[in-house]
Order: sequence, then C-alpha cells, then structure tokens
Amino acid sequence: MRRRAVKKGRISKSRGSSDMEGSLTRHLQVQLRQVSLLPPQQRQSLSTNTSDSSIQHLPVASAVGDAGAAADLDEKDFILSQDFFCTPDYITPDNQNLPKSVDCNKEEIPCPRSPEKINTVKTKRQRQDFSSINPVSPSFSDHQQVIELAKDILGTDELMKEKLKVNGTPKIQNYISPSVVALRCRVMPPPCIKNPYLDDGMELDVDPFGNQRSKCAGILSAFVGGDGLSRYHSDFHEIKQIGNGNFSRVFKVLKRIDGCFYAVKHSTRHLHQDTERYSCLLLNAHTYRSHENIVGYYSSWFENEQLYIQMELCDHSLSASVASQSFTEGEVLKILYQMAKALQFMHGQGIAHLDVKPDNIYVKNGVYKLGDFGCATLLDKSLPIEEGDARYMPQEILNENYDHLDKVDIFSLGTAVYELIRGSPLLESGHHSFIHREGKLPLLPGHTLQFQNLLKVMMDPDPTQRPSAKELMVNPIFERIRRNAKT
Ligand SMILES: Nc1ncnc2c1ncn2[C@@H]1O[C@H](COP(=O)(O)OP(=O)(O)OP(=O)(O)O)[C@@H](O)[C@H]1O
Ligand SMILES: [Mg+2]
Repeated sequence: MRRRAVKKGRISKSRGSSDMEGSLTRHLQVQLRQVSLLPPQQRQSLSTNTSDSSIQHLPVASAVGDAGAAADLDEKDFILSQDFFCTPDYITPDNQNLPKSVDCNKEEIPCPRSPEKINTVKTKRQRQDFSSINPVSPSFSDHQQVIELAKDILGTDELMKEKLKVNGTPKIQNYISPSVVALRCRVMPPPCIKNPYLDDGMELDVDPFGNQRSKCAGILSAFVGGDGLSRYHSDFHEIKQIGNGNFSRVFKVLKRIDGCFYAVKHSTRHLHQDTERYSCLLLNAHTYRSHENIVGYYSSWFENEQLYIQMELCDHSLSASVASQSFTEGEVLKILYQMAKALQFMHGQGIAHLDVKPDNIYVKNGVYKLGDFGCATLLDKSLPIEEGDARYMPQEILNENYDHLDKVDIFSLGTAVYELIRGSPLLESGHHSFIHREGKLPLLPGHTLQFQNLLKVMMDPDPTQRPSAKELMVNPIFERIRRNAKT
C-alpha cells in the first residue's frame, strides 16, 4: 500500500484519483487501528465515559468501524466535532442533537421532565449567565440582548414565546422550543483578551475587538454571518494570517473564552465524505501528542466541509531561517537533539512522521517543535504511505522499500540539519540532492569531524546503518546539551 504526494517538492508518482483522499483515509485507519488495540472492556468503558474529552472520538471511531453504523452515517449529516459532547456543533443542522422523543418540527413540544418551577429557575440562570458573559455591550440588558439576537435569528412567533418565558409568566408550560435550543447554541463565549494566569509574553498591542465593543455588529456577524453558524468565528477572534500551505491557510487567533493565542489551520481541501472527515479528526488527535518538542494540538472540527485544526501557536518555522541565517554547530546540535527527542517519542508510539524538514520544525520561545503530521503513518506498514517532500527522502523510499520507516525520519532529519548548516535550501533536483542520497556528503569546512560523521551516518544509504532516534539521543556529541538540560 502506498501513496505518493502531489505537493510541490514532493514525490509525485501515480496515486490514481485519490490524491486528496489518501492521507485522509489513512488517517481514519490509523485511528481505527488504535481503537482496536484497546481491550474490549476498556473500549466499553471509554465509550460510555463521555466526560473525558481525551477519548471522545472513540465512539465515533467504533461507529465508523461498524458497517451498519457506517451506512447510517452516510445518510445523516452527522456530528463531527471531536468535543461534540461538550460544545455545540456548528455545522450540524439544528434538530440533530435533540432527543428522539422530541419532534423538532413542532414549535410546542411537551417536556415530561421539566416541571414549571424548574423551568423558571433555568430561565433565570440562563439570563444571569448571559449577563455575566457579555462584556461586549455591558449597557445592554441581558433580556434585551437575547431578544435582539433572537430578532436576527428567529421569527416573530418564536420571539413572542421567548418574551413570555423571559417575563416569567409562561403561557405555554412544560415546553422546549427549538428556538430556545438554537438560541442557546448561539451564545458566544466572553471575549477574554488576555488570560491573567498565563505569562507567555505574547500580548497584543491593540484591542483586537476594536470598536466592536460598543456595537452589536461584531457579535451578530459571528453568529449569523457568512455561511451561517461558525464555530471558528464564535470561538476565536482572527488576528492575522501567518502561513500558507499547499492545501491550507494558517491564522493566528485569540480564543475568546480563555484569552490565549493559538494557530488555527484551515484545510482548503473539501472533504465531502464522512469517512474523510472522521479520519482527519481522528488522526489529528492521535498524532499531535503532548510532548515539549511536538507542536501542541487542542482540537479539530469541520465547517463548510473544511477541516480546522487548533494548534499551539509557534513563533515561526525553520524554513524562514534557512535563507536568512546560517546556524552555528552548537545551535544545530540543539535542534538535532530536540528533534531526536520528538522522533524517539513518535517512533515509540509506532508512528513515522515522513515529512521531517525545516518547514515542519517550529520554534517557540527557543524550543524546537516538530509539526505538520499530514504524512504521518504507522511504522509497521499496515497503512498506506504518503511520503513527504522528495528532497528529504532517502533512496529506499524512491525504490518503494518501506521496511525502515523510522530510519526515513532519521535520514530526513540529517538532510534538514545539513541544509541548515549549509545555509541554503536544497534544490529539488540536482547535484547536491543526488549526492546526499548516496551518502557522499561534501565536507563542511569549519565543523567538527564528530558532527560531520554524525550527519554522514544519519544519511547513510543503508537504513540499517542509520542510528535510531534513541541511539541518536545518547550520542556523546550531545553530552553538553544533556548536562545543561539537567541543570
Ligand atoms: N502552529 C503554528 N504556529 C505558527 N505558524 C504556523 C503553525 N503551523 C503552521 N504555521 C505557518 O503556516 C505555514 C503553513 O503551514 P502548513 O503546515 O499548513 O504548510 P504546508 O505543510 O505547506 O501545508 P499543507 O499541510 O497544506 O501541505 C508554515 O510554514 C508556518 O509558517
Ligand atoms: Mg508544513
């Protein structure tokens, strides 16, 4: 099983018509495989424990694995948000999430478990909550705010019912209006500009909400503008675009509810099939791991058939530095050591990155982090393989030998480091890229023999001769870095 990438700079042998689907389907398979590795009792308990956000994808995965369920999923516009148990899903049609016994087409729905008294209390609480989370327009009363929003969202009949409820003299009792459900889903979290508990040194010079504070326009456009409900716009305030990929755009955003900055990647690929969507969500949760040298992952979801990934915001990637600065041996060794740590972690989880290159090595506060898991796959070759950038791929990959996928990452890392130390980008084809694949590295004047030998062995044409990430980390060349890390 193999796939070939179509990105610029990537190997581009035939992949049939499944260029875009390839990694996505593979993503699904990665997750399914992991799910199936769990013992049945554990799977059972996980799938029933919906309060644990880290495993919320499991029921979805098992649904995909089940043929009957899969057919069901085809028919429905199913809820795709990973945290679907906790937050409203903004792409799901309004009625999807209601209990089966509730007929969502009727405005007046009997609610057997909601006696009048409890309804009143709930209404009060909802009003209070809304008031406390509305710093955008503090002069607006909560009631007024709800009604104003409702005017935009609901029809007049529904509005009357809302008014009656809010006034505390409900004419219609034991009743949940779909309008109320819809309205609840449209409540925007508070725009917290800066999280007071974090001191990450990243502050905005200007108030990102600008004059929207005094107007309702901003908040309303986030609710009802463009394509309808948008989780992206209601949860985040977009600051600026910070990157452009082949199939993606990356934005610096401020999350309204916690006041922290994140990077959100919009995949510009349109994912029409449920399986494609699931697989994207699931792989992302699976591969972005909690490790100091791996770009942090927070969440992913779909809007308008596009995948959104909320990630840790980094300062920049190393590709920006290749042309502008040349690295000293000491700096490069630091990068090498930290990337070896990231790879040791990933390989230990049975995952190969397959696209290690300066572009995918990010820097944050002086710490190097491996990111972009678009080509990640399982080491045991049980999944299709999509190689990354051809310039960083060893010869065995070009020969379709996938026996040592972990060593492919080692070769790519060696090549990336070689490029950084050389201070100029590798060409897509030509003398240098050919030579480095043959293990005939030109000497690097001014650099220690120990360092040059290490690069040479990392880029050995025979993958079995290359050190593993674990072996790399204990190389004596990193002695000083290890000592410094301990102190
Ligand atoms: N977490 C992040 N923090 C800061 N900047 C980022 C982050 N992720 C991506 N970027 C920026 O966005 C650019 C594009 O990233 P992306 O991974 O989408 O590129 P790509 O690999 O070319 O895209 P694709 O995955 O579609 O092929 C990066 O080069 C980087 O400048
Ligand atoms: Mg990338």
